[in-house]
Amino acid sequence: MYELKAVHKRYGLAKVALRKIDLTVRDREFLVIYGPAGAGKSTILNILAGITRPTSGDVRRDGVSILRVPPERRDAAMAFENYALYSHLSVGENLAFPLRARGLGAAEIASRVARISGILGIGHLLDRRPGLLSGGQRQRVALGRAIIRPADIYLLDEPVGHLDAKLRHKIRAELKALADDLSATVVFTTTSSREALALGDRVAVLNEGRIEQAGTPEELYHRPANAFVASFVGDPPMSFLSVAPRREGDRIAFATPGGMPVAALPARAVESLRDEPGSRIQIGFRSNEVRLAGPDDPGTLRGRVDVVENLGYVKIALVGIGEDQVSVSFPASRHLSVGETVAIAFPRDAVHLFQNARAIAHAAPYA
Ligand SMILES: Nc1ncnc2c1ncn2[C@@H]1O[C@H](COP(=O)(O)OP(=O)(O)OP(=O)(O)O)[C@@H](O)[C@H]1O
Repeated sequence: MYELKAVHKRYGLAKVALRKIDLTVRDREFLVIYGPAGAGKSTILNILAGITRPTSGDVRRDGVSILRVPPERRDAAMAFENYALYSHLSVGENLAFPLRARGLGAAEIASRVARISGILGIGHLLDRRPGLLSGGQRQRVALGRAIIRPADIYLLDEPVGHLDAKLRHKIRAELKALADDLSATVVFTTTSSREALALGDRVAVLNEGRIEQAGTPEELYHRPANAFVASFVGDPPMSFLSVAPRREGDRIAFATPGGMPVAALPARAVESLRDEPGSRIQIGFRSNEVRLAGPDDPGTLRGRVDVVENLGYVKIALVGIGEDQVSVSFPASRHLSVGETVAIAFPRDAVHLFQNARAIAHAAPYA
């Protein structure tokens, strides 16, 4: 188990890359660090590898500080987005290099090179020099060189970022299977929600040097801790509607500024909602949790279609409702035009409630 304890990292005098973060990497887990560009993902990997020293805080391996252990004694295998390959060696020799350095026999090396190059689809490139490869091919060789050898921890920094969608999909699946097969401990960074949800046993959402939430993909998707996670995990992002609460017996009803009720939750489910004038209360829901309704359906909200996105198997409409814009998925066979007025029906209880961007309640079935 690796632990970052209150790790703070400042570059130079002013740039704070990590803000006192706590993060655990459990043995044999596939941990994804997911965040926008510049969030601090690479800095975490470099600190785990020992290449970068935290400004303050501690890094522990099984409870013992490894701050003073140099990178070469940490047994971390790294693959970077900007693949550094040996240009004077062929692809096959690049892959074999970490194995030779560990004194493996020729037969063992040949079999591992064949297996890894097969998985990554670079078997036909083994005799080529890196200078003659495309960016995506070089990235696969760099990934192969990192995962070909046994290591205590694999640190993979956006290792499939340069690949086209189809190859990315394939290698993602192979990588996950390989990691499971080897019972490897992997920390993988990405800026893709889809990749984070697909690969991670757990996902840590990083934003401006802070961990917003760490949990299983299901936890992050169904029980986001705050509005940032809710709108960053999942595609399309969660939509929000500003509402005002009102007590109705043993329930709290939430209605839009126009007075249309969109949700009602049991009072005990929203106990942490503070009675604070001026605070921002929002109902969150995913595009598949609402539906387009007929104009005469009761309890619907009317909005104007701003954008229609066709994903092939389904379409997503972005609908403006007052100051808010919400996404609604609907069958691909249906036609909607920009500017059209539509009615949206809400499941009154399957929603998420936020106050000042903090999650207050996740109603059934997510509670
Ligand atoms: N050596 C450095 N000197 C100064 N600032 C740095 C240095 N390395 C990183 N930074 C800054 O620290 C912040 C975090 O950088 P980091 O590379 O860890 O982010 P990231 O999440 O990996 O981003 P990306 O997805 O773009 O690779 C960024 O604002 C970056 O500009």
